[in-house]
Amino acid sequence: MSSLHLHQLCKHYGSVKAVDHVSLHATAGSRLAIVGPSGSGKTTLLRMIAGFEFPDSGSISLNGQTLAADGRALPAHLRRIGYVAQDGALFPHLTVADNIGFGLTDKGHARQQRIAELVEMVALDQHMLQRWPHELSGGQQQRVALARALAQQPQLMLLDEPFSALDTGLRAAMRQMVAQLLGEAGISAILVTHDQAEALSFADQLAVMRQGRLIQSGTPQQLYSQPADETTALFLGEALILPAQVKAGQAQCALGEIAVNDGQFCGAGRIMLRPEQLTLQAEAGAASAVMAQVVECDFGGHSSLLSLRLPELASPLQLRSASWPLPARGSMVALTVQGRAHLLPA
Ligand SMILES: Nc1ncnc2c1ncn2[C@@H]1O[C@H](COP(=O)(O)OP(=O)(O)OP(=O)(O)O)[C@@H](O)[C@H]1O
Repeated sequence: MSSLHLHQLCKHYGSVKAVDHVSLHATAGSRLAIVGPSGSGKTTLLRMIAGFEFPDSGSISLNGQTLAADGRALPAHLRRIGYVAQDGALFPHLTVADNIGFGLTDKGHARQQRIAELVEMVALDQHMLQRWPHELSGGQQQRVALARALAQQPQLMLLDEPFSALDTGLRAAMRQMVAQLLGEAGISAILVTHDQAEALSFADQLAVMRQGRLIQSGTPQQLYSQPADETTALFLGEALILPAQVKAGQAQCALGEIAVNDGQFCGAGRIMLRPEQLTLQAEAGAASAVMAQVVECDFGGHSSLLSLRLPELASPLQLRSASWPLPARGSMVALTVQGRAHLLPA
């Protein structure tokens, strides 16, 4: 199992700081997801780890071996790092078998046996071995790309948005299969994705990038419940952000008095709640409940977007809720908050 260290990595393209002093540690056997908006430097970071790009400064080491430092870098083919790209990047002029076996040094029967093992690992049918890449579906192509990367017995697997071209159901199934497969083989993985839900479900470590910089890293649960700032909060999911007066670990806000996760701060601040922390009922119930009027209700299947007017807020609060039956427009509902609010930095 391998452990990856990135130290103060920088990469410029002309005046663009694609990666700006990024330091990150991924523990052995972990699944790290790197998320961030388009152009935030995710792919550049991955390509430097793979050895397809070289850092301007900083260092990369894997399992105690230096891959890049002080202007010197180990060539990609000596790194034992697998790379699966968005489109699979299969060789179109080679069959599935030859794509998978491309980097194998085994010959004859041993080669065929290894290819058959790899095909089984990625749950493809053996009868597909003689097909051409264009005769496969998107999901099958990604399985071949994964098998080709696994053939090298990598210490680390880099996944650059490998599921993004697949439809939603297949995407989730592929993600689970890849996570399980890599876990069983003890291979660490780094997934780059735009999709926060994918990152939260795949990863045991999450890193958020913006404008080339690492904004925050930690477990998915930590980042979801305690984001470093408002942009990160909204990037990782829906959030209610409210002004509040905070004192002694309690926030006074439009939803009443709520415990916050910071006992030290005192003064005017902003707090964040995730929608699932709010319970909505037709009647007042708990003493801590705050009454709100339903201004709009946008039906959305398993959850709906409610617009709620609260006496202390100038504009309505937007809340996604799975409550059933849906409250009627104009009706009053009682809101109660579960758990603590997160105090956002000033
Ligand atoms: N080869 C290159 N030449 C010049 N600029 C580049 C090159 N590769 C990346 N960049 C720039 O570096 C920045 C980071 O790009 P990068 O592809 O790493 O971002 P990303 O987060 O992976 O984006 P996306 O999610 O859209 O793939 C962008 O401003 C991009 O335009």
